Amino acid sequence: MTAQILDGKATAAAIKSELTVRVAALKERGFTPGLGTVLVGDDPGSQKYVAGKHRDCAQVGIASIQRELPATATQDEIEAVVRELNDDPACTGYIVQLPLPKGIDENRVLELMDPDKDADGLHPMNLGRLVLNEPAPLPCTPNGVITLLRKHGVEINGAEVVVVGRGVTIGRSMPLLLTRRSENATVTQCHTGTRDLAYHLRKADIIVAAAGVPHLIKPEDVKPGAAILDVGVSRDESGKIVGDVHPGVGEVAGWISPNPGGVGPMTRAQLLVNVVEAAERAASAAAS
Ligand SMILES: Nc1nc2c(c(=O)[nH]1)N[C@@H](CN(C=O)c1ccc(C(=O)N[C@@H](CCC(=O)O)C(=O)O)cc1)CN2
Repeated sequence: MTAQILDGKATAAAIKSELTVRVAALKERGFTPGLGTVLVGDDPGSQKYVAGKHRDCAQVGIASIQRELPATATQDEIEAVVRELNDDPACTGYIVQLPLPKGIDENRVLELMDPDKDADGLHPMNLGRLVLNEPAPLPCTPNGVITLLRKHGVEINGAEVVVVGRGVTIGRSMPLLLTRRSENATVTQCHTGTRDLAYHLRKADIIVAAAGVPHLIKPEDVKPGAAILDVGVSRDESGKIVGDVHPGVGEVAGWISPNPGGVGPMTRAQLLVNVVEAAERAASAAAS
């Protein structure tokens, strides 16, 4: 068996073209959505992701606001930029690119953001709203995973899902999204400390691999026909991405997301969705 592809590039392109129409409608009503990014330091991966986010903005008509600080920036200097974006009316939503350099209190920076401008859904208030089942911007990668599965007709309802990872951008919130009534999956959360990972993986209809451990998910641990989402990003000596999923898994799985070209582009597309939805809410509030 060769797995079918969960094509993140094509799915993200379709989402972006739908958003282009919605942004044009907002502009006709006098609202221009503006995405801000805060990038601290010179990590090449983070620089690439942020550049991609601004390319996407240009494609769909969202204005871009870029703030860059050196790796030596202090907590106070970063927080000053966050306060500035909170107060800037042209910035309707923004993100702080993670991870921040060592020594910076990431949680304090996230908490300082205006939750109404949190385009990533990572502010504690918005994560709390997700726990409480209240409307909130959703974390982009987990939401991208769900959209990718839905758009390809992969059944989530009743599925046994194993999430491997416990980081703030994916692992922590992925199970919260999957266990909502609208998704109705049963989720097992595993991580690098899980004693018998293979035992859990073998039962899974869907695996979301976000541990950052190259080729952690092996063909012999995957149930034939399962859907596999590779969210892991490690790099080899030449800088090429190595995912969490062994290439041989494609011979066993029913569906697989390529990496690159799978969940990454979906993360970016869902960010734009959050920005446009926030701007639509603001436009409606101003009109009423
Ligand atoms: N504030 C945030 N920080 C981080 C997040 C996040 O959602 N919010 N997630 C990741 C990185 N990330 C988004 O910022 C991200 C990762 C990957 C891609 C992407 O398009 N990847 C391409 C490959 C690009 C390459 O060659 O390196 C792909 O998969 O095709 C976009 C965004 C951590 N930080």
